[in-house]
Amino acid sequence: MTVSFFSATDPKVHRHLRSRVSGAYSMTSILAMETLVQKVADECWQQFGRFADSGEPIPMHQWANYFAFDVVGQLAMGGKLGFIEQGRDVGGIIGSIHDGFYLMANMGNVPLQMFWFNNRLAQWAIKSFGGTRMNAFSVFLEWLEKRVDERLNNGLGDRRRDMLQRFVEAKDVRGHPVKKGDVMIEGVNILGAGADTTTIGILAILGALLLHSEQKERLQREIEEAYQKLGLGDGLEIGFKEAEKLPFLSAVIKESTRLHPSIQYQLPRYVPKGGIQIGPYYLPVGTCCGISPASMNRSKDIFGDDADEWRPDRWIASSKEEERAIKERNLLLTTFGMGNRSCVGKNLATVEMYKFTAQFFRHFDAELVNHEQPWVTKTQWFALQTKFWIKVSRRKPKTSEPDSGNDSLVS
Ligand code: HEM
Repeated sequence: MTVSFFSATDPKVHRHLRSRVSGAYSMTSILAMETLVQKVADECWQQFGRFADSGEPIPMHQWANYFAFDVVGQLAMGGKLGFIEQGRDVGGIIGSIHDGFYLMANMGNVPLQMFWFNNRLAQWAIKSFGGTRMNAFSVFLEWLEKRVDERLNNGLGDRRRDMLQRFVEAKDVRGHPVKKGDVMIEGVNILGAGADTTTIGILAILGALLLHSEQKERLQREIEEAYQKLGLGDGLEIGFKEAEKLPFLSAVIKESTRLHPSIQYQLPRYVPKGGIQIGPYYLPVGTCCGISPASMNRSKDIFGDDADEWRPDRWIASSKEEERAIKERNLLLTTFGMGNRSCVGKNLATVEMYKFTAQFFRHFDAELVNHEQPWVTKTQWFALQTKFWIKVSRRKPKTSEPDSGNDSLVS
């Protein structure tokens, strides 16, 4: 496979590689595929309904992961991977990605880094003696290759234009069609960068709400009202465009992901020619420096003395002056990074988090299984929550018929 924009360090190469696929990540493109996201969500609610009926607790750290991985599969791999349908890590793909991050995060501290694994001898040993767990990623790559071959040979057919199609249609620097390896690297990129990160966001939101039941009920009232106003009866779900208009939902999402950003290690950059002055510090050319979204998002200078508290109302303005202050704070929020390497998948993640939260709390009530230790966070670049168990029960929200506005004429 070729180089990906995720790992490209040359700014020119990065710009080219990112710009040729950035259209696939635009909000317009994501919203054109919203029904594919909804399909995954519908399947998820069905499965959660079964948990509610049996009273069995849900390992949300796994199910939120299944949701995010299936969405990425639907949008970027030409079909869901089947995690939700089967309720398990199909083919050990998720496990192998987690193992990969564990390995990379640790090898980053070892001299020669990944050389110890990326040489022929090590690769041969892994293939020969590594067992299914070590080879799960190869199994996934073979699966991905088949999907890409299928699309390259058979075209889109009667399918909706998805991200995979956009990756297939991208051009190289000389304007020639990209090769299979280029298409595959985009799939790997999106799977590595786009599923666990969104999972963490969803769990951060659920966790904060389940620890603050009054605020959870406030959110449920807001969601319920929206469903009623929009006349959404059985089987009709709120779409992203409607959900993003809900002020408390928006505040909850922003605040929860502020306190628990998916990526918490430093985002490293090399200082360019000429060096750089940052406050009182001069950093010469080539210095590797970075900032952690977790520290930036909890800065008291930016968010005030209660920066460590979960307080969604900090994002709801009650005056013009507050509105201005919120806009400024928003610019300094580092959850999705900053600058030209900031998150290309922000739109997709945002759509997923809004839809998941609004629809989940519309259908279900939930409580944490263990209030003393609701979850355990394991950080290996991504700060993934584990042991996050909840119990759900079905809600019976009032549904209303769409307001026809002509009742009096009928009588
Ligand atoms: C809540 C969810 C997410 C969060 C918090 C998040 C966060 C971030 C952050 C902080 C960066 C910047 C890294 C840096 O500056 O070095 C980043 C980059 C990136 N993200 Fe996300 N991300 C999320 C979801 C996604 C999704 C859904 C995708 C793909 C569909 C994605 C794909 C990427 C890629 C490819 C990059 C590299 C961009 C580049 O180097 O130009 N992310 N993300």
